[in-house]
Amino acid sequence: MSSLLQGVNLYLIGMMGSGKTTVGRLLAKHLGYGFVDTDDVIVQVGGKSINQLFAESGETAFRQLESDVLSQVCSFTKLAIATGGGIVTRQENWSYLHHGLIVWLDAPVDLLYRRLQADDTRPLLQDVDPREKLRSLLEQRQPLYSQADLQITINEGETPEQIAERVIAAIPSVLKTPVSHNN
Ligand SMILES: Nc1ncnc2c1ncn2[C@@H]1O[C@H](COP(=O)(O)OP(=O)(O)OP(=O)(O)O)[C@@H](O)[C@H]1O
Ligand SMILES: O=C(O)C1=C[C@@H](O)[C@@H](O)[C@H](O)C1
Ligand SMILES: [Mg+2]
Repeated sequence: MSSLLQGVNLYLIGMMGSGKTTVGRLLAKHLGYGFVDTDDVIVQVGGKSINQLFAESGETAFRQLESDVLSQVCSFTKLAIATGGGIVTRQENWSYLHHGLIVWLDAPVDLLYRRLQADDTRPLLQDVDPREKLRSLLEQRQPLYSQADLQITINEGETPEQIAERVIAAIPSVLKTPVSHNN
């Protein structure tokens, strides 16, 4: 599979809690790829947690950092890249994402909510009604996530390993086959 991919990067997109970080790490291992998580890079570069960055500098500054990190990362090859849930909201990010194969982990709101209920590291969920916040974010972003090359529906009870295997099995269906020129 990694030879079929010819070093093309995999970009995982989807809502917070959909499993981009967890599944991305496994995909990298299976493909013999490096793994990068844009949220982790932002935290390392900024020297602050995502909560702190949102609180002290605001979401717009966070989004600028996110675009800067993505623009750097896409100059490398052989990477599985877990992105932040909101990376799809900036038009300029799509020009970077399209350097590689874009995989949308499409998980239902109830599952996202259950996974993130006890997690206070996502600033956008510090809301009176986090479930409703997830629902409205997904509604706004669905048309953007739909622009992915590959949509992987996340089923309740499926392990990260099973999901990674499904992604790998689906990749050949979206790889452009080389055109042979005989004359
Ligand atoms: N298939 C799975 N089954 C059970 N739990 C899972 C699965 N995939 C991920 N999780 C758990 O759900 C939580 C969210 O997963 P993860 O951090 O990978 O999501 P994410 O898409 O990277 O979110 P974010 O956009 O906020 O970075 C974690 O606690 C993770 O362990
Ligand atoms: O969905 C979002 O907008 C976010 C998801 C996370 O990955 C982080 O990038 C941050 O918490 C914002
Ligand atoms: Mg993540």
